[in-house]
Amino acid sequence: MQKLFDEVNSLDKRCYEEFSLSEDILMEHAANGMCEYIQDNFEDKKSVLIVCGSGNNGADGIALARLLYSKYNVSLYLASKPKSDMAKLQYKRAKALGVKETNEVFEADIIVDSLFGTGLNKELKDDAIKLIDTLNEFESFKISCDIPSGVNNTGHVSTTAFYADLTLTMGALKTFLYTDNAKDYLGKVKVINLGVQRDVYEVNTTKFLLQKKDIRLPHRKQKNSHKGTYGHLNVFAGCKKGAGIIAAKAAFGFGTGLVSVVCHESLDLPYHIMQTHFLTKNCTAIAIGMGLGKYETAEVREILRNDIPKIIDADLFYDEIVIESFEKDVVLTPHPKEFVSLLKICNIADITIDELQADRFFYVEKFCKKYPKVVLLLKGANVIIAQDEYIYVNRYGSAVLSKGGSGDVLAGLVASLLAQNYTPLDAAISASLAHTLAAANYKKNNYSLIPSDLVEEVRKL
Ligand SMILES: NC(=O)C1=CN([C@@H]2O[C@H](COP(=O)(O)OP(=O)(O)OC[C@H]3O[C@@H](n4cnc5c(N)ncnc54)[C@H](OP(=O)(O)O)[C@@H]3O)[C@@H](O)[C@H]2O)[C@@H](O)CC1
Ligand SMILES: [K+]
Repeated sequence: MQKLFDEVNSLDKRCYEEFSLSEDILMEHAANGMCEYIQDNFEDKKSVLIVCGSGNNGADGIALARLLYSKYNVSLYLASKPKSDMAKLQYKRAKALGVKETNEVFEADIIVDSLFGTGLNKELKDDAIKLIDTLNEFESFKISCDIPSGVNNTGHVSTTAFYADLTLTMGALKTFLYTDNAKDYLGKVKVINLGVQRDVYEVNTTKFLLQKKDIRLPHRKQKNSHKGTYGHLNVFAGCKKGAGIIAAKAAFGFGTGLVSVVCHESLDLPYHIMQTHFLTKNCTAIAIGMGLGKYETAEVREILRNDIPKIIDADLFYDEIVIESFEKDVVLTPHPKEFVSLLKICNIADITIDELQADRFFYVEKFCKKYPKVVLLLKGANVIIAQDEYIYVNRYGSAVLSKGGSGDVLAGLVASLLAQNYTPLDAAISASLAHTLAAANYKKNNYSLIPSDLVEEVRKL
């Protein structure tokens, strides 16, 4: 996993104060990192349009123009006059060299967006919106310096933002790059070192970006084993039985030794999934909430209060009875609408889905502060998994999963790992990665996936 930071100003400051690196040195590395990327990936003489704002993000771009000068066909477009000291200095240096300026943007081979970085502190004005929209129309290869311009330092996109193919971000990864709203603008993300190696620049954090290698699949190491070794999951079917059955099938495919669906009515289940009317004696994990519909409160309360690790989903996020499980080993997997309801019944916030989406990290942190034992998995384009003060972001989510039934598969995967004795946090992380990586491996197209395809892909991981 990689470290995430809510802000990097304090890390820059540490470079000045502790390592005696000046702002000029840091900026030279920022520009040189971008220059190296272009040199490694594009032939000499390609046209490069660098669009600069008035602050230090613009200054990075002007410094890049100087570094590329003579090897590439560089044009500098200044959207506003250099204002920061570094922007003025970089401009003086570039001018002394004879770097070409242009008054109009055009479709160059490469466009570098150096309009706004971490200093975007107000809504974009009309001229900036028009400029960004024009750049977005071009077919050029688009690179954002530090952050796609228009994405602010909470990850919010107001009117528009630059659609980058690649974001070369300075020093370290920022948390706000991984909001759902920013996802479409980033392209690939690479970190550029600022005069010291990244691990030196970075300090301790409680926020992390998950990588593919962080998945821990339930491979069986023990040769002397039987089905009971790998747990017995009980899935509560509820009124809308399909949801529970999808979860049960997913859980079985992900390694749980025994899976039973708990239902008072008789069900048509595949032969390898069992049916029970009540909780089984040897149950090692419970999945409840998906398709639950109407239920017997006393029965559900008793289940929520027991000590068996559980995953709770869907309908239970609309009933304050769910709070009874919050001191136990539990994973909650709400989508945004369900999380909004959860925040309300927990007296944390009364907000709309849009308000949540604009500030996902903030509300996740608020929830986890109140209920530090709970593992919360907030679904979204970038899944947030959190417990206490620790936050893990899974950025592999894709539109392939935007389908009914995907959530039930995820619930089944989490439940499967809980049944196999993973901690709630490890179960949530590995199940979420398996869910998104399996979807990414589905190659037919990005619209036709059904839950059984997803389970099939999970089985091939
Ligand atoms: N510190 C370091 O060591 C290093 C920093 N580095 C680089 O510095 C970047 C941060 O630079 P920064 O702080 O100068 O902010 P930046 O993003 O250029 O924007 C500020 C300018 O934009 C203006 N402005 C803001 N909003 C606006 C709006 N809506 N519409 C119009 N104007 C608006 C704002 O105006 P003002 O608020 O003054 O009115 C100000 O003039 C960072 O992202 C990284 O690339 C790297 O080189 C590594 C070393
Ligand atoms: K930018």
